[in-house]
Amino acid sequence: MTKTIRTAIGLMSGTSMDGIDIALLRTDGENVVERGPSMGIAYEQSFRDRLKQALVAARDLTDRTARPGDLGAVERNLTLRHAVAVSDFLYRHDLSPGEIDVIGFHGQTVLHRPDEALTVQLGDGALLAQATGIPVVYDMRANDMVHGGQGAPLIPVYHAALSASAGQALPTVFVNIGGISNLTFIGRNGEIVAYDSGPGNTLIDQWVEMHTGAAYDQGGEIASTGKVLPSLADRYLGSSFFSSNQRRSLDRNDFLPPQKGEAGLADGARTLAHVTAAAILKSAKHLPEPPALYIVCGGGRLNRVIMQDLLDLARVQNATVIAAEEAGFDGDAMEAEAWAYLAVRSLLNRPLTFPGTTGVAAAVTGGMLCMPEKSGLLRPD
Ligand SMILES: Nc1ncnc2c1ncn2[C@@H]1O[C@H](COP(=O)(O)OP(=O)(O)OP(=O)(O)O)[C@@H](O)[C@H]1O
Ligand SMILES: CC(=O)N[C@H]1[C@@H]2OC[C@@H](O2)[C@@H](O)[C@@H]1O[C@H](C)C(=O)O
Repeated sequence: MTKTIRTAIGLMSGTSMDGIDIALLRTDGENVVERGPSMGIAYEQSFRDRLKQALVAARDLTDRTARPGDLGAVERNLTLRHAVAVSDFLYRHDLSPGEIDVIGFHGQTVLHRPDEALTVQLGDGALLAQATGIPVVYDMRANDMVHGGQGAPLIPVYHAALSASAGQALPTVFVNIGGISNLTFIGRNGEIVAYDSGPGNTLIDQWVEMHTGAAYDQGGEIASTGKVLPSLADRYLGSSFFSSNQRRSLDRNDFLPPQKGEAGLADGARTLAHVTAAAILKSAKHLPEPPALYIVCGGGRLNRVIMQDLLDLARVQNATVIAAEEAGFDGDAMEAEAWAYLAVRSLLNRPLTFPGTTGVAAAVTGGMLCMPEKSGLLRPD
């Protein structure tokens, strides 16, 4: 029997808070994965600042549905920005809302406390469904936590489908270097072991922004002129996170950037790039077997210093490091593709997370479905 192929759009606003990634995917929710077009829409600085304020406002939340202060307005604005992104994307690719079966909407994580089973994503699924006229699946982390999981990472099941659809040799390992980095190992029998591996770009971004106002270290240019400060690097790499077998997921604020006076701009950027690479290799020690190949996606693969350090550190372990594109994938669109894939799986009531990914007691599905009652494009204030 042939399975139904659905057309889905995935929307990701990640921990870097740099913008919205959007991608089209056609999938049966299993191993049929046909990647479509994608695009990124950057937030302007003032909205990034507003999101950073939202992190502060969310810090003391104990109820994941509460939206004190500016949080409600930010959530509405963020959601309508996603609606505009969908509208622009459809227009650009000559698609109509009726051709899209579902949108997978991540929203913006503003708080993640796995130890307290608390994760908060800003993003109003009902509003997005109303604004786009397309069914929306959102809030995909919560059900995992209800069942004892850490609510992240969710992308591994998509990595496995992508790998299977590409006929990759197993085992294989994906590394996502976003704001936080995470690792997915897919074993010979398709078994998945995955977890967050440490700080990705978030420390470098904050460090560079505090010194220069720039959002990130483009290409690793700043880092390339600095030197690694061993004591600073050791402070991060000595974190108990790396030796814990319990902790699988991280909050953006679990690792904080150095104080401004602790290093010069270039040495700080160089050290933090090294920390990003070394953290991945350190966390990889918890995988079932040493990887022979790391496939790197996420914005961190565009930082040449991170990539060179990863290559050098992996070489010592006889492993190779390649960017997602070298394996035929799209390193910028992968998370958005994953949210499209997860939305289809959610519609099918298929598991999103597994004991080997989030530590959930048994594989569970997740996500809330919102059907559009009436359509009509709303715009952010
Ligand atoms: N050309 C570039 N050179 C260096 N770094 C870059 C470049 N482009 C993007 N980045 C880095 O990648 C980050 C964005 O990466 P990405 O979009 O994968 O993260 P995210 O999805 O927000 O995070 P997460 O995966 O943690 O949710 C930027 O904040 C920046 O640090
Ligand atoms: C709580 C949350 O939003 N976590 C993100 C974050 O960014 C990277 C890493 O930490 C990962 O655990 C997760 O996102 C990816 C896309 C995931 O869930 O697979």
